[in-house]
This record gives sequence, structure tokens and C-alpha cells, in this order.
Amino acid sequence: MITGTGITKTYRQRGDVLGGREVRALRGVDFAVPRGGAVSFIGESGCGKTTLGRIVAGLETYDAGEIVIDGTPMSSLRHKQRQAEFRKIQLIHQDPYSALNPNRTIHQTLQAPLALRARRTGRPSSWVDDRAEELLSLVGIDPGYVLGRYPHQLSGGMRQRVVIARALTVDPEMLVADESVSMIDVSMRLSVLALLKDLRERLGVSVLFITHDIATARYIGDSGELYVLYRGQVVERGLTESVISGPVHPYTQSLLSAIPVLHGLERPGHDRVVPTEALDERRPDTGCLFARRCPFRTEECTAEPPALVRVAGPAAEAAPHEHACYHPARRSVIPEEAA
Ligand SMILES: Nc1ncnc2c1ncn2[C@@H]1O[C@H](COP(=O)(O)OP(=O)(O)OP(=O)(O)O)[C@@H](O)[C@H]1O
Repeated sequence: MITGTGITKTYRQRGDVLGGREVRALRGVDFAVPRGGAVSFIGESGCGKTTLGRIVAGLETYDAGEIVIDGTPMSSLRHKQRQAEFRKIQLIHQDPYSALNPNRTIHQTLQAPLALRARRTGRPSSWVDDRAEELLSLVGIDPGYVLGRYPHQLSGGMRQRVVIARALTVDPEMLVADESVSMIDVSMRLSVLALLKDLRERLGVSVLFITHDIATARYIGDSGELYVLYRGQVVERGLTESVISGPVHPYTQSLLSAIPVLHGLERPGHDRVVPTEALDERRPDTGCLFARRCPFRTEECTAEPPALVRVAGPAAEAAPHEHACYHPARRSVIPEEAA
């Protein structure tokens, strides 16, 4: 189980006339990813998704909050121990062109971390090659074909699978896939998604998925949870299906309304949610961060920030459906027509 509480991160950007401005990338984010679970974070560009993914994978520092891995708070550990714990969480680099060393064969790429693992766990050196073959088969590629080759000799899809095989060399508990930095094309994206889903089912590895595409979040996290991030804050969360089929926060509704109608599943309604005002990060917010763009705002919204609370109604679901809004309502969403 991997949890985060109150994760906060502010970047100081240089080059401003006033000598730098602060960007509050994350403002107290709480999350929990159970073992074998799937959690997706969704939100528009700049909402802090990539920052969160990098923090969870131990690649970025945070200003406040706590990450707990299998019951151990990371703040209680020394640097080396913390690194060892964060190794349980592997970020899958979604740019297979730069993620692999071009001067190393796939065998060399996998051999280095596996040899380290063999030493740490007292396994014989013969285990290294067997495991490399096993991992490549697991991600659906023929070891005989790829082991002796260099990255440039492989297709983009194969390279992406090698990147995932390399992440698996340390037997991670969780994979973090940040699709918002993805450089791969649509068909490759789909096969990576299918592979992640398969690995989750077969290995019990949990998946933290970061995307701006609600259809992707639905596919990857069909039995998991969806968190909607807006300007560094979770504004709605719950089981993926309940959030998608019954969003109550106007921001989630505006995200959903941007999905093209593909199968006639989403029906038009009368009160489409459309953000009314462009965002200006420099204006201070006193209440709800979405208030300035929200068509349902009242005075209350700009006075005090709303807390994350349970959606009213029977609470029979495995994970509570929560929202941070003074005017939550199941408004119908009008998706844009597919061109
Ligand atoms: N290293 C950095 N230095 C300064 N500001 C940063 C840095 N990294 C991110 N930011 C800022 O923090 C905010 C959140 O960025 P982040 O990349 O986490 O968002 P995102 O939701 O992943 O966006 P995208 O989908 O475009 O990747 C943005 O305003 C961004 O400009």
C-alpha cells in the first residue's frame, strides 16, 4: 500500500520582472494506492500530474506532506533507505527513444540492474540471463530477437516494452505511467495500456496512471479509482466508474463534456458545464480554485475553500465518492460531437 498525505510542492520560476514567481504545483494532495490497485490522476495541462508522478517515484522532492510505503513513512528514513523503498515504485519513461542507452544492447540494459539484484538477494549469476528472458517474454517480446540488438534496431513499440521490462527488473510494487509526457503514437499507446493492465492482473503490481484523457483513465482503471486534479488540488475522486458516470464537480463535468461522442453512450443534457473564464495564475484565490471559471459559483464559493467531502447518498461503494464543491450536482454532460 502506498499513500500520500498533504503532498505540497511549490516551484519558484526564475526570469520574472519581480525576480521569480511561485507556482503552486501541488496543494495538499492525499491519495492511496492499494497493493495491486489502479489509481488514475486526471486533469488538464499544468494541474500538477507530472509533478505528483515524479514525487511518488522518488524523483522529485516535496515541501510538505508524507509518503508512506508499506507502512513506513519516508520522512523517517535516511537517504539510502529511502532510495531503497522508492525503488518499489518505478516510473515508466514514456519516451522510448531517450529512455534507453543507445550504446547498450538490450541484454546489457537488463543485465546491469538484474546483476545488482542477484547480488543483493544472493542469487547465482546464472539467474540474471534467465530472468532477462523471462521478463522480455512477460512483456510480449521474443528474447531471442531483441537481446543482442541495440535500441535503434527495434521498433518504437518494442523499445517501449523493453523500458517496461527494465522497470520490472527490481520487482516493483507499483508502476507509474505518465501519459502526459508520452511521445508515442496512438497504436503504441493502446498496446502499452493493454500491457499495463495485463501486468496488473498477472503480477499483482499496482498502477498509478497519469493522463489528461478520461477514456484512457476509464480503460486502465476500470476497477480502480479516479482522482480529478485541478490546479494542484483533488476536486473529485471515487471509483472510476462512479466518477465518470455521475460526476458532481463542475470541473469534472467540464472535462467529461470535452469527450467526443463515439458510441452514442453519452446523452446530451440542458446544462452543459463550460469553463467561463480563462485562468490567470497570478490572481490570488480566496475560495474554491475553480470558482472563477465556474458557471455555478455563488458568493460562498469565493469566500472559503471547500473541503473534500463525501457525495450525499448511500455509501455502499468500495471507495467513497468525494468532491470539493459547494454546489455538487449530477448535471448532465454534453460531449462534443466527434468530427
Ligand atoms: N521544474 C519546474 N520548475 C518550475 N516550474 C515547474 C517545474 N515543473 C513543473 N512546473 C510548473 O508546475 C505546474 C505543474 O506542472 P506539471 O508538469 O506537474 O503539470 P501537468 O499536469 O503534468 O502538465 P502537463 O500535462 O502539461 O505535463 C506547472 O505550472 C508547471 O509550469
